[in-house]
Amino acid sequence: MTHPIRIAPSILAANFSKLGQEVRDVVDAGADWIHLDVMDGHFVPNITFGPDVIKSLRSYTDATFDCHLMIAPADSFLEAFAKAGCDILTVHAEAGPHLHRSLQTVKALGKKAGVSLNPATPESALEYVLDSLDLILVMTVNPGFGGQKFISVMEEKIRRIKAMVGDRPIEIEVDGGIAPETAGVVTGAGANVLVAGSAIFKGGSVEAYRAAIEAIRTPAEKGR
Ligand SMILES: O=C(CO)[C@H](O)[C@H](O)COP(=O)(O)O
Repeated sequence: MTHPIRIAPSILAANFSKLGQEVRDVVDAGADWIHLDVMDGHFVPNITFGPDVIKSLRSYTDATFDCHLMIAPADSFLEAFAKAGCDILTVHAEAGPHLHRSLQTVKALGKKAGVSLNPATPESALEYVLDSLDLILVMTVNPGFGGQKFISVMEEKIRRIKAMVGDRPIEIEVDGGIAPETAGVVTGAGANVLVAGSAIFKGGSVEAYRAAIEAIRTPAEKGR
């Protein structure tokens, strides 16, 4: 199944003092989804924001809220993120303790379910949950911080995951070091959702964000 290319700006790189306006501006600039990086200072060495902040952003746009939970364990917080207005809830395979149970909980909450893999985690971790998935998020940097360099061996991992997915209607998302130079590489390997933070949130205006999104979308489309 071929999904459209989607550009999902990560608000990790936005101006936190005016997040609502940043979300509105980047959607006006052509963003398809808003990527929300939730970090707990335990699963990853950084802390960002939780469901209350997401709830406060919900009124700024109808765009899909794509929530990447870098928290462990995630299960006791899934309902709060669902109620905050997230449309997709992605948990990490490494966060434990029961990945299959986490995905069933997300589905029972009426949300789309995703699994993310850290760079060192093999794609075999997905094998027995594939039929519960709407999205697979391949981390192309180690999670925790924006502005890192794309780990090039992840191209092969995306390719293998694309082959595993086969005809299933699962979206393949990539996150970390996505920029005009890497966009065609990841879509050529099979990804269709491109998260980008530092490559988009620069310039501070709708016009600058539009140019940055197009600078990623054009090679992404060509790379397919
Ligand atoms: O999840 C993340 C870090 O854990 C960020 O979304 C990711 O790194 C995007 O940032 P950049 O585009 O600046 O690399």
